[in-house]
Amino acid sequence: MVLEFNRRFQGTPLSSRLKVIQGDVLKCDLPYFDICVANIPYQISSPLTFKLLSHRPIFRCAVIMFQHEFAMRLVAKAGDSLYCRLSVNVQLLSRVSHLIKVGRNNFRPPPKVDSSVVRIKPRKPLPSVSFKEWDGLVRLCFNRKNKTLGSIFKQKKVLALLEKNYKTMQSLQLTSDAETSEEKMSEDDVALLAHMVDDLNMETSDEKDDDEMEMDDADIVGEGRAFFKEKMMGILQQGDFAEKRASKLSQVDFLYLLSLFNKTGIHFS
Ligand SMILES: C[S@@+](CC[C@H](N)C(=O)[O-])C[C@H]1O[C@@H](n2cnc3c(N)ncnc32)[C@H](O)[C@@H]1O
Repeated sequence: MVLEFNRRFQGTPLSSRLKVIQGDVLKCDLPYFDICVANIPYQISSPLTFKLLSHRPIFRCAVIMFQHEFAMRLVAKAGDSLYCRLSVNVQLLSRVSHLIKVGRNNFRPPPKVDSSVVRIKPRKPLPSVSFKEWDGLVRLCFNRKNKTLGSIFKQKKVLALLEKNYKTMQSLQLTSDAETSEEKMSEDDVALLAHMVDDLNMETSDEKDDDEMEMDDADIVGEGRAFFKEKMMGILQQGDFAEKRASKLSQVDFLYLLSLFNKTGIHFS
């Protein structure tokens, strides 16, 4: 259920200023709002956060109660143990502050988890970046957030994927103008967020046990692949990123890294 409180009709009875919208907040079209105050069911924390951040015109401020651990991920900074893809993505689009912890014993009966109230203020203007590109890079880096970027970008699957993207982009022969316009974050682009966040909710895992392995020279098929690997390593070294880990990189670091890749024709979407 969504309650819309309209300030334009100040002085009129509360009942005529309140509109009740009954339905699933994730499915309904939200009305214009500038402030959102919500005590939400915690299982929709991530999709609701990104739905709000993709709503236009963008709101001024949201004050929302989340499960404590989710809230700590939202506000985590580079270097904090809870810093993750959720932190980076939400903080790309907004400034998030932890307001107050609400312990479980404040409720009767006490729930199983603690809560926290968080303030979210969207950044204005939004950073000029394609969110698909951004999330592609961040997703790769946080798949193994404590590994160095040098070792992440030497993995077979990663190299193969990026080389494929690179060749596709080359074959499309995009002009530099077209590339520039693609890098801007459009409203549609942000709206994609709502569909990209299912796995962001309470992600905790760092190490995945899939079969991704670093590519050694024996794996390199032909000179083209070796050349591409050199190109990748050159970009990482140029920005002094090869020995750094995602868990320690700020939004500014990721934006810089993405710009280095994009300038060299390497794309993540
Ligand atoms: C934590 S309770 C808060 C209730 C009330 N707002 C309060 O502060 O006391 C969350 C409420 O959201 C409702 N809810 C659950 N999923 C929802 C959804 N997808 N869309 C809208 N409301 C939902 C639940 O029925 C529940 O009443």
